[in-house]
Amino acid sequence: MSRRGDEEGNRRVSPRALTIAGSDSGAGAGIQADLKTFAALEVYGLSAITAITAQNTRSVYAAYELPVELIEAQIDAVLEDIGADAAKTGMLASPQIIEAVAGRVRKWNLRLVVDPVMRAKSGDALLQSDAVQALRSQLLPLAEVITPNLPEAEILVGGPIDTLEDMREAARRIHALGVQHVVVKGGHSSGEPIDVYFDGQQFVELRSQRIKTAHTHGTGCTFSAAITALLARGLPVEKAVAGAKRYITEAIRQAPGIGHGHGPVEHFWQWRQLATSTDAGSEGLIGAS
Ligand SMILES: Nc1ncnc2c1ncn2[C@@H]1O[C@H](COP(=O)(O)OP(=O)(O)O)[C@@H](O)[C@H]1O
Ligand SMILES: Cc1ncc(COP(=O)(O)OP(=O)(O)O)c(N)n1
Repeated sequence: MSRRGDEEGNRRVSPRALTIAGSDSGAGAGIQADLKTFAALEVYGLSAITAITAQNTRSVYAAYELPVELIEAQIDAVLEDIGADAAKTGMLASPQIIEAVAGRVRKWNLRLVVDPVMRAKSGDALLQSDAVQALRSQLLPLAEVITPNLPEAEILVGGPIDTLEDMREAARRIHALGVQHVVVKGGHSSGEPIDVYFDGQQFVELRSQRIKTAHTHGTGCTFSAAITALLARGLPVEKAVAGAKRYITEAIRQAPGIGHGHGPVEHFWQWRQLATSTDAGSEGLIGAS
């Protein structure tokens, strides 16, 4: 049990989520995007930083991995005191960091969303190539949800993904690695950005219009953070994934247009209206509250 709820008496207890990820100095992706998403979805955000990048909307100029012991200490410090209802991983950089994080996920019995970050949109590597095997064998079997984009899914399954049927087959094969719920994201496809969800039994296609914009920096971080926040709020996985898709679509639509390259998305629009609206008979993301 990773959440300490008993000792809080009558104080308002908000859901809590932990991000274990890298810092993006431009604040469009990484820890910064995750914490903004948690805050926008009214979840108290905790962080354990794995690496520090010097990054903006154009490029990653430098990256420095933090010592494994410091990453473990950050996770232990926040969980032994505050607790988390759900956690996510982003940039993990090396096999050593993956091994340490897997150990802490087991120690604290965390509900885990894995965003298997490998490269930034600028093309810069954020994961060492020899870390993919550690990701497959050590972290994926602990994951409740994984959210690879198309290039990441191709690396995980070792082959090209060109069609919706290929996305379904990739989801099946990643599920077979031990992940409970797989979302293969379609942002890198040429047509509509269709994400394919698979829970081991059924497939769901999450569809949206493609928004014509250069400002998609941090979309994967924001999407996986929104899933984590909605899980922390108590939504079942399929609803959390569907809610996150609505959240990221609107966040891209409202992007503020910052910087000279791929700018960040917008987190602080009126999500609550979307969350509680009853379009097409649904209950909204979280139901009225
Ligand atoms: N131009 C776009 N319009 C609408 N949705 C998009 C667009 N680009 C990406 N998405 C959505 O954003 C989420 C992140 O996708 P993707 O860009 O593939 O991830 P990553 O940032 O990890 O490369 C997915 O839900 C995807 O469908
Ligand atoms: C520190 C850091 N972590 C992750 C990313 C990648 O973010 P993601 O949302 O997967 O994709 P892009 O923003 O690169 O399109 C990053 N850039 N930096």
